[in-house]
Amino acid sequence: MTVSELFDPSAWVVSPESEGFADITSHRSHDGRIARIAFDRPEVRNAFRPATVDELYRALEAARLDSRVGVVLLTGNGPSAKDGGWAFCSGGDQRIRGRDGYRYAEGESAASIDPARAGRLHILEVQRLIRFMPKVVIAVVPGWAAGGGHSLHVVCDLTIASTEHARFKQTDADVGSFDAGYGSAYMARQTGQKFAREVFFLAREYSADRALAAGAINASVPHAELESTAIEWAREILGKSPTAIRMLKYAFNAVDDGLVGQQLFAGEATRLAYGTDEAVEGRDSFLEKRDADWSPFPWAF
Ligand SMILES: CC(C)(COP(=O)(O)OP(=O)(O)OC[C@H]1O[C@@H](n2cnc3c(N)ncnc32)[C@H](O)[C@@H]1OP(=O)(O)O)[C@@H](O)C(=O)NCCC(=O)NCCSC(=O)CCC(=O)c1ccccc1C(=O)O
Repeated sequence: MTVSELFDPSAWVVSPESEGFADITSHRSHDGRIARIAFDRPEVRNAFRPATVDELYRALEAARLDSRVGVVLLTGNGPSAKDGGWAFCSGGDQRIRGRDGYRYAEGESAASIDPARAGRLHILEVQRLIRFMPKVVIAVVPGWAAGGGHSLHVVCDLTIASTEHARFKQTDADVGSFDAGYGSAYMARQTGQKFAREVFFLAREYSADRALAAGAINASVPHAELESTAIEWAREILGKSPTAIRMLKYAFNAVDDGLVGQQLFAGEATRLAYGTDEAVEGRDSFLEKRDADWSPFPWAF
């Protein structure tokens, strides 16, 4: 079965954690260094329901914990068999939205919602996982990025979009929703306040080229070359020092992420410091119940 018209089966193997996934697909490059995770509900423009978000979280967490993986490509499979439309993701599935969030349902309609299970808005946990994982996450946008799908592209480290089919539209205010975190405030950091406010307040449609001109994405490329370009970018990033990329990601994040951003950056700095003879002397002096000898270590400037 074809995963997606843009998917090159010779480039990927199925990820071990994806057993039983119904709403997304998850693959690894043959050398295990690139993860490709894709929404797989093209008939609803890759809208997510709670089960989709559960699977997405599991796939991203598996990529985070896999020390071979340095780059994650997040995309949407397509096109829709119904009408040929392409999508990255159209946000929360509005058919199963309840008063307390998005509801678990057996089928795909409001009638099949399970009233015993509380509604969820855990796409925000996915946003944090993308933001905080020490690996580069690239949004590969073959079609619509709308609502919560638009927010996901915003929170990714980089965005590459199809010139022909990618469309950006922040519909939150049309449907009584609002991503008041990364989706809006962080977008304003990327593009400036005026454009971000226009995107949210007017909910208009933007092409890849318009988004590129606004600084909202990194590249607009021919549709047929979208995934191969993403793989090229990933390979280029994989040629860099993993520690440097990790520290840079946390440095870029820190200014907007407050104490959590500082904590992540500082945690990595502490890990680096543990590798020095100075830190080893601190540990050993404690274990050997003696005063530490700091004399070999200068007060460097
Ligand atoms: C994406 C569109 C602009 C595409 O338009 P078009 O190409 O004309 O296609 P359509 O004919 O409209 O759609 C084809 C088919 O798909 C169904 N569909 C599309 N999107 C959804 C959806 N989100 N939910 C359910 N179904 C969807 C559509 O009904 C059609 O079905 P048929 O049976 O064939 O008729 C356009 O489709 C569109 O505007 N879609 C809705 C976009 C939207 O408003 N999304 C929800 C925004 S709110 C949100 O995403 C959740 C909130 C959230 O996650 C959040 C909450 C709090 C803080 C942060 C966040 C966060 O954003 O992360």
